[in-house]
Amino acid sequence: MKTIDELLAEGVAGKRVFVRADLNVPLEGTTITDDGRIRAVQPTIEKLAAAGARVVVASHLGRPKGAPDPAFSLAPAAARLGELLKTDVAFATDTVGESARAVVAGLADGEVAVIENLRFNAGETSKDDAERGAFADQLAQLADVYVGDGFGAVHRKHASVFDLPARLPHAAGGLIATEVGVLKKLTEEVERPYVVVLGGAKVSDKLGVIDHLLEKADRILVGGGMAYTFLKAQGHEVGISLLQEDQVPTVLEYLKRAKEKGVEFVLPVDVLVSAEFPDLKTKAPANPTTVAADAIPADQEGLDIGPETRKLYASKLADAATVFWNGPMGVFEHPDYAEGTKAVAQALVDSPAFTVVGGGDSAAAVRILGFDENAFGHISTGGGASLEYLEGKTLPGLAALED
Ligand SMILES: Nc1ncnc2c1ncn2[C@@H]1O[C@H](COP(=O)(O)OP(=O)(O)O)[C@@H](O)[C@H]1O
Ligand SMILES: O=C(OP(=O)(O)O)[C@H](O)COP(=O)(O)O
Repeated sequence: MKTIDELLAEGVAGKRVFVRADLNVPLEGTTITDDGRIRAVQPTIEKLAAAGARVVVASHLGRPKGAPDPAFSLAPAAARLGELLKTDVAFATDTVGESARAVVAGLADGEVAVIENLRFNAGETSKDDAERGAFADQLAQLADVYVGDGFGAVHRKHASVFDLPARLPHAAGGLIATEVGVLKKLTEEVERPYVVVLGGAKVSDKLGVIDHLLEKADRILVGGGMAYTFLKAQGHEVGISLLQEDQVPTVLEYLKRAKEKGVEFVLPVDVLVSAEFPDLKTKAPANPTTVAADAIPADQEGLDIGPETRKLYASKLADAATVFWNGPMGVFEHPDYAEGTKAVAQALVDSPAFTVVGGGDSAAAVRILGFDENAFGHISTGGGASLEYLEGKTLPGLAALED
């Protein structure tokens, strides 16, 4: 893989450099609640601009359905990037259309532009190679060189991640180099006990990683939206909680294999429930009830781990030598459901273990809840990406950057 420094040594002055970043930041309306992912790619953009490149920054944000949707505009991220860079950042209101072509053509050496959300175009995420390729061809017209630095998306076989680097001279950005450097250590011999904490909402995406973790981890703690498929598999009522019903047989198999292999699976013993998902805008009091994990009312959903589970998980993390954590324990964006995530973060801070926190929301949660970033061994910008890297899978966005 060519490094950014090697690319700079070859000279980028006057060249249009496409930086595939992951600016998928958490938003409340148009307010960015955590800019960690923007700050993470900032050094790469700064280096390129300082070397006289015309920098075209691209990213997805959220999961729009292949067409423009103002709720998922990258405009707030572009504005924040400008503030961080302390310079004007031009913004194209489309991705490969008239606006993008004009904005890129208008860049002077050392200037930076952001183009609109890649996922406003169906070709970006298409499973059809030709459709993705056609979109990558359009993106390729905007640039002379490609720099891959969107670590959080390298596990996606998407046009801007996988197909575009095949069409342009390419290099890996500094963020990808750092992420891979740290995560590689967890694929080698780790200090034990190795405890993995899984939560969050992307249940179907992330359940599969457990297959691999059963070969590697000593203990797996499950919380967040991930927990309810396990509770269901154990025969409990989960009400209207997040559930991946079709995965129940797989989860049962995981629980069986864990027993055979001596891997300790730890599930919530109590949860906070409510009949309604909380209002994340007003943060109006949610007044949840605490119930035993096997007593979730049929008309309610689990939105955080309960107080007994918080204590249990802290104790299960206390003797760890290595910890990997992806996925908040609850809907931490609302204060009534933030305690579970806080308890796990605090347990990691208190632990002498090598701790890695991965994921857009997990990393944001740690900062939003007031923890010092430096109290963790590494905070990865990618959740799904880091999990798949740990699995040893070939990640499309890394494979595409190989020479
Ligand atoms: N019990 C739950 N029910 C619904 N959503 C949940 C629950 N627990 C956590 N979440 C949500 O999970 C989201 C983060 O999930 P995910 O994207 O998988 O994590 P990451 O970005 O760290 O990889 C948060 O927005 C949080 O509100
Ligand atoms: O937020 C992301 O992943 P993460 O929640 O696993 O950290 C990335 O931006 C990838 O987004 P995607 O899961 O919609 O492809």
